Amino acid sequence: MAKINEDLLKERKKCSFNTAELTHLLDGGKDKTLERRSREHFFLDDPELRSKIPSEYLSHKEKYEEAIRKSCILFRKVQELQEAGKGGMDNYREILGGQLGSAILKDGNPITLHYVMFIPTIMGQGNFEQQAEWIQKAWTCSIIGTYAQTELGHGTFIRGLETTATYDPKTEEFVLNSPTLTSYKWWPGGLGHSANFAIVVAQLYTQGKCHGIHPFIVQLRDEETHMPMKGIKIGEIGCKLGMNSTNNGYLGFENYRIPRTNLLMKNNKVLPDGTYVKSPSSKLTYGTMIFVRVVLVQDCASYMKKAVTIATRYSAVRHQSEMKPNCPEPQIIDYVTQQYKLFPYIAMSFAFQYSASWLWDIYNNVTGELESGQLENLPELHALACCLKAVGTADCAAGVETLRLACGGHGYMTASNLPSTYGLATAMCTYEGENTVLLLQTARYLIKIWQNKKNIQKLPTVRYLDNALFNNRSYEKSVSWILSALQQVAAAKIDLANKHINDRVRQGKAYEDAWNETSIELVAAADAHCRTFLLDIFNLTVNNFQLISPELKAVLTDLLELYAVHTAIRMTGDLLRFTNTIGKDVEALQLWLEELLAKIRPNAIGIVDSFDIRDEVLGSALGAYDGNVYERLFAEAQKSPLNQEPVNKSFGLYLKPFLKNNL
Ligand SMILES: CCCCCCCCCCCCCCCCCC(=O)SCCNC(=O)CCNC(=O)[C@H](O)C(C)(C)COP(=O)(O)OP(=O)(O)OC[C@H]1O[C@@H](n2cnc3c(N)ncnc32)[C@H](O)[C@@H]1OP(=O)(O)O
Ligand SMILES: Cc1cc2nc3c(=O)[nH]c(=O)nc-3n(C[C@H](O)[C@H](O)[C@H](O)COP(=O)(O)OP(=O)(O)OC[C@H]3O[C@@H](n4cnc5c(N)ncnc54)[C@H](O)[C@@H]3O)c2cc1C
Repeated sequence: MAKINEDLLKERKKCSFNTAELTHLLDGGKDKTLERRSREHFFLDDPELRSKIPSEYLSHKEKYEEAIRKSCILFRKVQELQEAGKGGMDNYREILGGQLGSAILKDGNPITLHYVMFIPTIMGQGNFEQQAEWIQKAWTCSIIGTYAQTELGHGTFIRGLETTATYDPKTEEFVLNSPTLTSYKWWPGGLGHSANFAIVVAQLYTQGKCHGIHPFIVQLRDEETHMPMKGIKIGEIGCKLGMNSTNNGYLGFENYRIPRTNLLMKNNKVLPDGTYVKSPSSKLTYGTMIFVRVVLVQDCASYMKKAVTIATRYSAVRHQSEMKPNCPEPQIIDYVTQQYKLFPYIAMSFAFQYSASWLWDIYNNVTGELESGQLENLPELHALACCLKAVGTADCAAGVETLRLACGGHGYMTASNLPSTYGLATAMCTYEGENTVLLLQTARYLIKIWQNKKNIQKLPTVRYLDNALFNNRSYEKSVSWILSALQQVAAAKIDLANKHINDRVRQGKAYEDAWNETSIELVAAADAHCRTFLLDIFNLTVNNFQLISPELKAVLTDLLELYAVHTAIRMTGDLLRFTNTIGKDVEALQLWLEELLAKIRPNAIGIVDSFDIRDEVLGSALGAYDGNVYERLFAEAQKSPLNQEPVNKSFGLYLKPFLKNNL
């Protein structure tokens, strides 16, 4: 093993708690840690899954080809694990999520959508016969699917999609058409050249009537030759800010026929004669989107942990400037401004992990209820998934960017792996529901609840709104005070937005116009509501830990307090405006923040070490466990194709004649 950097050695000695204990706690137990490590070994130590050349130096086409090569090996290996009964769904979660997956395929996986949306849609929207027909083929990868919903003209407003599926009772088929350029499907991952099937979301017409959007299983390419089917126009959409190997595609239809039974009919049906049978809720068709929003919150925690590990280790190794005259240059982690860039994101990754796991449980409960026809908890789940996805991805992207800046110039190198992590994180802000739009969905729910609080005590995520407006507690240095103040802020913002909508309606405006004019406040209200949830869950989780050592409990309490204080300080204006917080209290919060940064400082490296992220997963010259930053940066530079020859041919072609002309 390479020699460990001296600074990191010292940092590790300072740590006040047992890092293995925290690793096990985060994984859900020692067994889970061992299982994860063995899975990591299984994938990361396979030479077939390594790239000879860093992906940044490949052409667009080569990137895609390499991604397909690796994806096939990756999923074959997952199948091997499944067949051996090892790991279960965790294998898929880790490969598709923010850690293992992004280590092996830095720029995204072109087959992700098959597992994350194609199969879940068939499972959630297909009836018994359809599941029997398609699930086995999909699980064994006899077919590869994607999820084609978004069009060139519409991503958010899915009721406005233009692709049509018109039922023809004579042949018992649907005829698919893309009547306009804007009706072309645009964006689906893997659609360009990877998938041969897709769930296509289209407007269903039968007996001369449109019944709105529905999901259909559609074959796109010949299963043998992979040529596009007749009537299908398909291709890739081109280069993007990041995720350049996910093969996002476009798709158009020209009188393309599919059997009636390819309409997913668990919820809505079309009978052979063309009769339309409606489901109890039109929103059941949106189920896959909820599922993905829920799993994305876990990804936020993963990306944040990765970025914060890189930046924190680098900050311990990097020395810069003079803090005091004639003293050695300090580690940059000793600058308090640097601590302020790092430690809140360490704390945030815990907050997101804990909320993601609550959301996952709520999701499973509610989907279980949906199976038995109970729909009453769906709106609360939808509202919570929307705001957690929006706040989580926004904080994650902003956090990764802050952490990149915290690494100075070297953070700008792709070898730091922070730029591509940012590419992955910022994409999450847009896909699976653009963040502002999702916050407005949560606001819609909150306003409804505010207007009718009758059953509010039965709704765990919003019941605090019943009396939060009157919390008015005087400042105390406690998480419980911050939580109560944030709840008051959220309630006050919802109340005010509601009042402004009503005022505008009273002035004669249509409700929709009043809503739009109030929408900045509505978004802020949903954001505040979400932040109270995140803090509440973090607080509950830490307080519920019974069997952990006092040393670890102390560290987790520091992180919880830092998360709370950091959130409160970011919302200073709101606290002053909506609670009885005064200037002196803000000063006290600031001092508390500085005290917490100092308390966390000796444990910072220990905490990020506890995330137990292998070097291959970090993929960063700045963040490796040994801290040999400069050696690794130098070694990475040697991989540049330009460094493979002392003189590049452009010298003879352009530079030399140019230099001569200037003589
Ligand atoms: C196998 C293991 C796998 C593990 C994986 C782990 C790793 C994960 C890795 C992740 C990688 C992911 C890659 C994914 C790539 C991105 C894919 C996409 O973007 S795909 C494309 C994603 N595209 C998008 O996300 C599009 C975003 N747009 C939309 O979702 C919708 O059009 C809308 C919600 C904005 C409006 O819809 P509209 O119809 O106009 O609705 P209105 O506003 O008029 O409200 C009417 C009523 O409906 C209600 N309601 C609404 N939604 C839901 C719901 N879901 N439910 C329930 N209810 C819902 C609403 O509350 C309201 O109720 P009420 O007040 O009347 O009672
Ligand atoms: C990397 C990536 C992968 C993707 N993968 C897939 C995929 O696999 N399958 C698929 O079907 N789609 C996919 N998408 C598409 C994605 O789901 C959409 O881009 C997303 O839903 C946003 O829709 P839009 O692009 O139409 O944005 P728009 O809705 O046009 O948003 C543009 C702006 O308008 C604002 N806006 C829109 N509506 C409202 C409103 N009602 N109120 C206030 N403001 C509004 C938004 O806030 C935003 O600021 C992917 C996108 C990306 C970036």
